[in-house]
Amino acid sequence: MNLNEEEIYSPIDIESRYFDAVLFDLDGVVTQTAMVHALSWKKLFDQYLEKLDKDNAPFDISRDYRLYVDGKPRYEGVRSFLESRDINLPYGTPSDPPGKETICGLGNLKNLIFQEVLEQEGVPIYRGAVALIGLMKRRNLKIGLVTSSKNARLVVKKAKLESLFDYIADGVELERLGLKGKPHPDLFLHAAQKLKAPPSRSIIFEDAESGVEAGRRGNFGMVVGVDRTGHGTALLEKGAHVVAFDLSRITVDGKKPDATVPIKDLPDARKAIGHIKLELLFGKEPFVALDYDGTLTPIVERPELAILSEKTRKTLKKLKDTTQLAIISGRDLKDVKRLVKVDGIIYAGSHGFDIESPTKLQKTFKEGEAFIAELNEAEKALRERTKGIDGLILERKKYSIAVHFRLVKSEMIEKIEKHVDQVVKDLPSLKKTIGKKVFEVRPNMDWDKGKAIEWLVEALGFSRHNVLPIYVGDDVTDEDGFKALIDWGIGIVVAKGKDQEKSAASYKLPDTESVEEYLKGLAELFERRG
Ligand SMILES: O=P(O)(O)OC[C@H]1O[C@H](O[C@H]2O[C@H](CO)[C@@H](O)[C@H](O)[C@H]2O)[C@H](O)[C@@H](O)[C@@H]1O
Repeated sequence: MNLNEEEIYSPIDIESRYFDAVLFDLDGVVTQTAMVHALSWKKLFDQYLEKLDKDNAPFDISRDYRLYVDGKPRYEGVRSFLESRDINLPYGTPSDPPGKETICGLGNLKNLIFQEVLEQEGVPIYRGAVALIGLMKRRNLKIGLVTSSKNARLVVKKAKLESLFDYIADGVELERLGLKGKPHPDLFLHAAQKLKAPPSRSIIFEDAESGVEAGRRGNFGMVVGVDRTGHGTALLEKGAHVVAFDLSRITVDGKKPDATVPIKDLPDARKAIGHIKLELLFGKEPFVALDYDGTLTPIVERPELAILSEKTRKTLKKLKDTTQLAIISGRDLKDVKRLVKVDGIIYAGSHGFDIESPTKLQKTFKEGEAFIAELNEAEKALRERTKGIDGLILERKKYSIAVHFRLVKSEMIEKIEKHVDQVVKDLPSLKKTIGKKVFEVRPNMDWDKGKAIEWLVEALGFSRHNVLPIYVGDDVTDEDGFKALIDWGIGIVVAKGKDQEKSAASYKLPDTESVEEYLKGLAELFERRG
């Protein structure tokens, strides 16, 4: 099959009236433990292969993991990979000591390694998957967890996800009942029966080809292939009805899952370093995108006073030598370039409507041009309407207009908003958005900082599976950037997060000084990678 991204990832809406239960695989679907497993398999096989013969090719995470071990019961994984290298070991018994030269002995060692890595790295979850499960539960669907992993209960507990599942069918259950593992459908059928759901009224979410095959063999009503690594076509070939890369984009009865969480509950971004290292180990290229105001410089009373410190500039220069770097700001392109003053990086102004790069991007973004005449009209109307309002600052950017009210008396704000609302009502090709003490008038099209990041990834020649985008921002418009990165990249919100304010970011940093320090750390990490 030769399919483009749009053909692989079609929009998915689940109509709950046709289903009773949804069965989720764990590793790589609900928890980001697929990486931990892959790393453990690599450690196991590399040390074993080297012991056999120094010239043996090491375990290839991107190929061998997917072909021989992904989704299979542990001992079956050992057997399958060794067989691919023409190595035949006796099966042994499950009580073999870890490391004994049997299938079971090596499998037991892999488990020890896995638990060590888990302890070091923790259990990151796929926020989109958890949000989707929450929505499904509210639509009265029963949720099952179906995995060959014998560590499932430990992982679920460590990730604090126990309350999510109505039934768990794991590797221990598989062995106890003497069932066949994936690609056989036995464990899925068993879970569906426990949830009192006929297979035809059950949905499966699987990232492993063997799991998708099991779903089709069991005649399940819907098999959703979850593509976290770029093997969407293979999942379709194995029989997935549809493929998704971000489960928070799936709707249930037309409703979107809410993948935001209170900022106060977000972990500090310094905890993401282990995660970033693992992704780099998987061969991903980092791509760092940064907001300007409130992220690189503290919020100040007037826009022209937000000056970048020499220290941060130096850090940005260091960072751009180690990775692709973009500044994505609500400011005008010229303004943000002048303020940042670092050559050789990408700048996106007007919330991503105006993009400029030092190297030739593979595409150009010109859609904003069509709105210039209306923006001119809106600017004129806003100037007339707000004339004489003390403290109001009207900032015209090429593709947007900011109406700042930070220095305006609070009783005037409602009046200013009414003026802005009237202007966008008169010019429906424009819309109002809100930022920190600012109303903005922007083109009324489905384009924002998140879309700009996705566009840049493609225009830079990456695919969503070989790049790790990291986006740092502090404002409402930065939430679009975080949403685009859910279950894909790393979103970092700059906020203290004392109250219930929610964000789609996965990590937080308290202030602009910590952002500078963090970026310096990233530059050092990327530099060491070579
Ligand atoms: O996307 P950003 O780079 O964060 O730009 C968002 C807006 O930032 C500026 O306004 C904000 O920062 C000012 C200086 O600290 C502050 O006075 C104002 O209240 C904030 O809203 C900028 O002036 C706007 O054009 C940007 O849209």
